[in-house]
Amino acid sequence: ILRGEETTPHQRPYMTSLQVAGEHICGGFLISDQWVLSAAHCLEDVGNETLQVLVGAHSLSEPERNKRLAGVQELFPHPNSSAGNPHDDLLLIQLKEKVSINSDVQFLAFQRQDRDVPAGTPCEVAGWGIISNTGKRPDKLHQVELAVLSRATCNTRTHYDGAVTEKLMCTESKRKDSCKGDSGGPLVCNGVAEGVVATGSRICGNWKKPGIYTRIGPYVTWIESVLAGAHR
Ligand SMILES: CC(C)CC(=O)Nc1cccc(-c2cccc(CN)c2)c1
Repeated sequence: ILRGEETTPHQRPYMTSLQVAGEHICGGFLISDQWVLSAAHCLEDVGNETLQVLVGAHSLSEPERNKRLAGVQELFPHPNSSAGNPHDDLLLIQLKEKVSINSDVQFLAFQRQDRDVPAGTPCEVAGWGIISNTGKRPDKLHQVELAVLSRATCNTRTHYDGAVTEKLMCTESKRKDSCKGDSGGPLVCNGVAEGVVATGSRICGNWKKPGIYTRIGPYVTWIESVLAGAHR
């Protein structure tokens, strides 16, 4: 998160840190007590090492009352997701056990209607991604408020030149922006998850490269089918 602020501890109890060998690689968020929504691209950093999901955390390093490292039962990347392509960049993670819900561990509702968030709407994104373009990694959760940018503006030649489909949405990125390590986290507008941080351009904080987010509305059928079809 560039040019945001440290979150008040445990005020975003749905936030998860996807970890490999104890290292934060991506964001994600609880959509139920056994399921996390994140970005498929996050698996590119995993290889055959064990992925774990940290819930109930504010600090990545300090002991905290309701902090738990959950194991992964099964991974469901969107079937049309693939390396290098920004489309369908979603990942559902089934946890080995149901996490106990408490003041620091809650799930977040996601938008079920396939309807664009109006341009200008203030939304928030949080994560343990880098907080400077020199790659400084925070120990504590950070957040930033970003306004939704119209798809028309986001698709101009200077921006993404038509690459932003109706299944993606953009936010302004002038100085404040999501960045490396924030992928998979939720874009929260009016208390509801409307999008999931996608990598888009690897440039952060430059107004010409707005933040790109996978809209959740268009994927509700897929999400429901995975949650219904999986066992255990
Ligand atoms: C100078 C460094 C910051 C270059 C770099 O490593 N960028 C990088 C790498 C991977 C993902 C991302 C990334 C993720 C989520 C959102 C965004 C942009 N809103 C970028 C950005």
